[in-house]
Amino acid sequence: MPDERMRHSLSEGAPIVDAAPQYLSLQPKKNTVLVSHGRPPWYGEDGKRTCDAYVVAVSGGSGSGKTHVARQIIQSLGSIPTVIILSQDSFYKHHNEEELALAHANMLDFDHPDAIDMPMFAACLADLKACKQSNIPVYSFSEHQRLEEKKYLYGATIIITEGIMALHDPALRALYDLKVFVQCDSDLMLARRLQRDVKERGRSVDGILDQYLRFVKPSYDNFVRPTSSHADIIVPGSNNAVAIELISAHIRRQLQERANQFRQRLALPHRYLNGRSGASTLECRLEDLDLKVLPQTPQLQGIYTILRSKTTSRQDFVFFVDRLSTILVEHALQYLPYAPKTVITPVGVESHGQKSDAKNMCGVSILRSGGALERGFRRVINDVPVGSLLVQSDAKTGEPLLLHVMLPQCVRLRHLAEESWVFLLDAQIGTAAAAFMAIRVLLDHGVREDRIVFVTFLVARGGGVSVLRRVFPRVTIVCGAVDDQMREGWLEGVQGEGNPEGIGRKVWVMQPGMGQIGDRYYL
Ligand SMILES: Nc1ncnc2c1ncn2[C@@H]1O[C@H](COP(=O)(O)OP(=O)(O)O)[C@@H](O)[C@H]1O
Ligand SMILES: O=c1ccn([C@@H]2O[C@H](COP(=O)(O)O)[C@@H](O)[C@H]2O)c(=O)[nH]1
Repeated sequence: MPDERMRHSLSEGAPIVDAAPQYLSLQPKKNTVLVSHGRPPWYGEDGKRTCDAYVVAVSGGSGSGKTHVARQIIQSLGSIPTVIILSQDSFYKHHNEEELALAHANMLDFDHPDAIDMPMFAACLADLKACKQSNIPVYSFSEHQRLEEKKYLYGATIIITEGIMALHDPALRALYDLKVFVQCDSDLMLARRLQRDVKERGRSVDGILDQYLRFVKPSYDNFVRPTSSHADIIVPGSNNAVAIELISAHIRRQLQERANQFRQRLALPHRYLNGRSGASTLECRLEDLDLKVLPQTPQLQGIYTILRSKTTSRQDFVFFVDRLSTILVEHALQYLPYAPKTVITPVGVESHGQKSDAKNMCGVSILRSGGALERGFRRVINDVPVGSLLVQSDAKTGEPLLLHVMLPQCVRLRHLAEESWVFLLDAQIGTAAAAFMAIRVLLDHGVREDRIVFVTFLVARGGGVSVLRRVFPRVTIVCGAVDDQMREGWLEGVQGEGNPEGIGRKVWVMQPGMGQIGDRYYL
């Protein structure tokens, strides 16, 4: 089970509003990633994407109830990993001064297919369908204008897209798995539109009626209603419980079929390991793993001895973890590109040195134990942005689940991500399931594999690192020590807010290991 406490605190305290997922509620917001229980792997053991997001298009006239239907489908689906309602309204074009004046006089036609930036809509939807991030435009209905800001979206298993022209464009239709048209009487649509536009879009009744007669109704007859012929299912705009149930049953079946098809190839943690029955074996040679291991100096061994000891106090543990993190990050920095640089010293002499060429450096910690490396990371790299990913394993299936994505700006924006150097921080690579998922997330965003530097205290040689290496050979892995084995063991639960009964769980543990580093660092 995901850590309830973590889930709670993250949903409340997320500083970057548009990057934070919203947990499923009765009134899910549009253009936000809605999370119920986390996203299982969307890739196979070869690291390649195994399935696209499932895309449902909902079209119909303005006020027919498209948004309502999208929400009803989500509620009827119940527990689904992650879903986005992507609104076509966000893709209204940017308007110049002249067009704005017309818009405010209700003289601009927003109901013609040309009013919407279809290529941009198709490109954003194609990215989301292919499990990549998208930065979609934000549109203000009261200002009739596209705003400067963009909204970051990533990680949906299901995308429900809705808009009056959702079925108009053939390029868009090609992206849909299911096409729905909401059919509604014109008088009901007008009544709903009047109420909504006065309440939510800052409009006057006269203006709404003016616009309706001039543009909305003719356009519905000419452009919107004819697209119903492309729909797989026509849903009534009211009293539609049966239709919604049919749609959600169909989607559930489709998702189940995909899951069955791909489960064999899913990257389950135990499938990474060489041994299948309780303990892993040492089939791979250390040199084949191409790990960048810190030189094993006596003082480094001294730090590990303190950290491995079960009698080390929490205060000492935190101190030595912070110290070790700075050493590791310093070591990791040598794998960045450097170029010669000459400076003049205070005594007026030239000194020939080096300067890092790496652009957009940032850190991403894999919560919770990766957070233990953050302080050291920030000490070594000045003013560096640090994001996080929350990956936890499902108690029933053992699958890693992606619960939360909070990435720095230089990763969220694709054109920056392609140039960025990202330090992935996690306390250890054991089964490698979390590392695998975190690397996949960065690649989805366009980060180059050879610009990912994974920094960790411990790697289990008999663990999943050999698979990780085979699949992502260009990722640099920097670690302080390599442990020989992993064993399936019982982890005593720590009683606390998230675990009031102190229930333990079965986990793969490193041997000799350092125990649960996150618990020892934070509790
Ligand atoms: N089946 C329905 N039953 C009751 N009210 C509905 C129904 N469908 C839509 N509405 C209401 O009508 C208004 C417009 O619906 P909305 O879904 O925003 O339309 P659209 O997205 O098609 O423009 C909203 O206030 C919504 O609550
Ligand atoms: O600036 C704008 C942009 C659009 N509209 C009207 O909105 C509807 C589409 O939105 P629904 O949520 O599907 O109702 C469309 O009919 C446009 O006329 C607007 O008034 N101002």
